[in-house]
Amino acid sequence: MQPIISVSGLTKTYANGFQALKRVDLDIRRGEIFALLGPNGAGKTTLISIVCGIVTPTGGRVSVGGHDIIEDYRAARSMIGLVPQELTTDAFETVWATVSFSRGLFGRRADPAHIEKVLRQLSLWDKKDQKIMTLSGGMKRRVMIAKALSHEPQILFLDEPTAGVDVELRRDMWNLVRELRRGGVTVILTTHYIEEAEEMADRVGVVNRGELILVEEKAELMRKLGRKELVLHLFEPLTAIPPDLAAYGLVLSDDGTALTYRYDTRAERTGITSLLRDLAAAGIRFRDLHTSQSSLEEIFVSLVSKRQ
Ligand SMILES: Nc1ncnc2c1ncn2[C@@H]1O[C@H](COP(=O)(O)OP(=O)(O)OP(=O)(O)O)[C@@H](O)[C@H]1O
Repeated sequence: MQPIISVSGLTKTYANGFQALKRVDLDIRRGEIFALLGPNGAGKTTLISIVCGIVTPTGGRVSVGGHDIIEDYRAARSMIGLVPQELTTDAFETVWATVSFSRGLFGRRADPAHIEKVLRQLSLWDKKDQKIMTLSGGMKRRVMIAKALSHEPQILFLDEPTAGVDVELRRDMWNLVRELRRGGVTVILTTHYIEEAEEMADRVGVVNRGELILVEEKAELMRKLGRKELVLHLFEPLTAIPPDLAAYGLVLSDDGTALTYRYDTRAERTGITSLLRDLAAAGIRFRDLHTSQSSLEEIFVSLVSKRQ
């Protein structure tokens, strides 16, 4: 299937000479939820601003639904809804007028039923006649999302959607994203909240210092880069690890009651079976055991720190 967004060799050098993007290649699949992950200043906003036609690229090409973002700007832009990081709405207009007007900007015929659906989805229906300036920060953010959805875009960009929002809005936003995806909308979100990517994304791209250093299925990323730990809680504390078990690289807790074994989930043999056998042979008994897997956060930190 043709990617819905295709980015190739994209570079951006700002007027002050700062290179914010370095030859980025990225295909976004139709209907996926894609999370762009990266530390502050990595280039995430620059990348999405270029795709949305707000920032001009220095080099490379971007097409949206087959339309070049420069030669065929209007067609490309009309497929996109953008929820920017900052709140930018007309304070004196009502919610209804603001959202309806946004639809008009994209040359779409008025459709009150659609605007009503969007406002209801975002719990804004009872606020539709209120002026934007009377709304709370969270409600204003909902209006930004409603504006972005007013023209029924096939692609929705959410730039740091949950930075500084309360738990309820965050939950509503995630539900909305899932609902949009069910309706076939492609969602691209930037975040530095790893748990957001972990919870939401089908695929994850990691941006660091203007480079896209990795693009991977989320599940695959966690499988490939994740390490697991097996922790054994012992019946009797040990003072030292027996020499016969040295090869396993076990770590003994300070109080001697727990042994930790790290293993690679990709390895053909994890070594667990022989470890348990050798523990039994050494007369070490355990009362409990559990395993834990490294989170996307640990994977991300190790990826980014390797590149510093
Ligand atoms: N107009 C500009 N002129 C010069 N440098 C800029 C301009 N806009 C952004 N930058 C720089 O480009 C880099 C990337 O910024 P960008 O906003 O794309 O990062 P980001 O990954 O979205 O970060 P954040 O999570 O903080 O929003 C930053 O170092 C930023 O200071």
